[in-house]
Amino acid sequence: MSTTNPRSAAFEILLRIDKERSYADILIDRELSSGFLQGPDRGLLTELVYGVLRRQGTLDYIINRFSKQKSERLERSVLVLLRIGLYQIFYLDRVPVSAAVNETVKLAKVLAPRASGFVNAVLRSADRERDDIAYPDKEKDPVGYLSTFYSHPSWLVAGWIGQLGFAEAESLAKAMAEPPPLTIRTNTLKTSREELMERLASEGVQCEATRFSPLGVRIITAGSVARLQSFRDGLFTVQDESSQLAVMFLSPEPGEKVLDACAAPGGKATHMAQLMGNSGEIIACDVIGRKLRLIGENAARLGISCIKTVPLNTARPLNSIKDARFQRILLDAPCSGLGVIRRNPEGKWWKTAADVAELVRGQKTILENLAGYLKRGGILLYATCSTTREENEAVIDDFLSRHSDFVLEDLRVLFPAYGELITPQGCFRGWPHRQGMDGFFAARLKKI
Ligand SMILES: C[S@@+](CC[C@H](N)C(=O)[O-])C[C@H]1O[C@@H](n2cnc3c(N)ncnc32)[C@H](O)[C@@H]1O
Repeated sequence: MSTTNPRSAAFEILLRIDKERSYADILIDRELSSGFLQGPDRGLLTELVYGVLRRQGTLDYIINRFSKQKSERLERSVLVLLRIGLYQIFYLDRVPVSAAVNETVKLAKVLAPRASGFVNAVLRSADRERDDIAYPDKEKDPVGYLSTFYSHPSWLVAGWIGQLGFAEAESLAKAMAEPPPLTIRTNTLKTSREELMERLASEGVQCEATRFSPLGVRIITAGSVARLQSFRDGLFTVQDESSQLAVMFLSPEPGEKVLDACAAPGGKATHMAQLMGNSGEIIACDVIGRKLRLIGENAARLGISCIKTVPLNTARPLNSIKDARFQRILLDAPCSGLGVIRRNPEGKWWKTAADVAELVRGQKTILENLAGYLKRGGILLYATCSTTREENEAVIDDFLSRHSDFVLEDLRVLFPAYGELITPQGCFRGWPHRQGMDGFFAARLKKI
């Protein structure tokens, strides 16, 4: 994009996401690695892009209060400029309101000259009347309130209320609109968590041990961890605490033959390799063959050699795998990602309830197919980073209703120290508003 102006770069990225459904992380990485933005401007770009995407619902609500033309009918470039300006006014304390307005209007004069007066008027009135903006009434319109105040699509919020009740849905909605923590997993093939934390401290990184995962470290200092020598030395990998726990609940052992059915980019495959002491065999498949390269790169950096990658659609018979009988299978299923909308906020605006139903069909097909490749006595862990019941408990209930050769193992019994994370049915559920970790689900199935 070759600009030294972080607001202008954020505008280009947000417009592309809006028009082409591109992914924010890829576009931000590309912009930052072009090297045009320096110092605090790099942080401002990231903050503006993610912040606007997280708060887009609320920002559009505010726009609709102060613009005669509804947000859906505004020219996209004007809408994006207004969102960027309002985000700074309402959510970024470190940018003075005058700077937020002036900089946005300056940008509008170049990018949407005919609308610069309109942009100026909407931003100024929104700031002047910010304390008088009325949101839908909590009691009369709970869905409207949660969706506009915390910026999530109504159908998603309605699902949370149905699942958790209003009070807890409100805590979840609030947590899901905040930036997520940055958590890493110690590579125990090379170091211990204590040694890693000392090493990080020597590199100027403030961090703390995670509460639940024995391998997790939460990074407190801002900034990328990929620049650290400890990262290049393969001492850790970036992975949320909930994903770390899922693999722990599968607990693969040294020497076993394991299938990772949906493996790219390899976060969980490399974790399994650690638990297996880099022995045995992990067959890591992904339907998108080019993504398998990422697993290879991660494994090489972490010093792992027991993973074999195979491009494969695991919803179909695994004919291309020789001797396809496994002691453990991980099905980290393709899902809606509605548990990780803090990280990928653009996704929540694209997805619909119909997409969830379509994903469920795929999840059931893959699970059904894999069941035949597990040895008797073997364990299959079904996991998603979704909060919906449909993609989680309902998939497991449906599977068990047709498979008397499988039982659901109660994780409270197997991992009593983790009771707080386990549902009454015995499955793992992590929640941003309860434990600060990503929304995640895992069920441990045993073939009898
Ligand atoms: C949730 S991600 C996996 C994340 C990975 N387990 C990790 O921890 O890094 C789901 C993956 O499943 C892959 N996938 C989707 N459908 C598939 C199928 N039918 N067969 C194999 N892989 C599939 C996607 O390409 C995607 O990489």
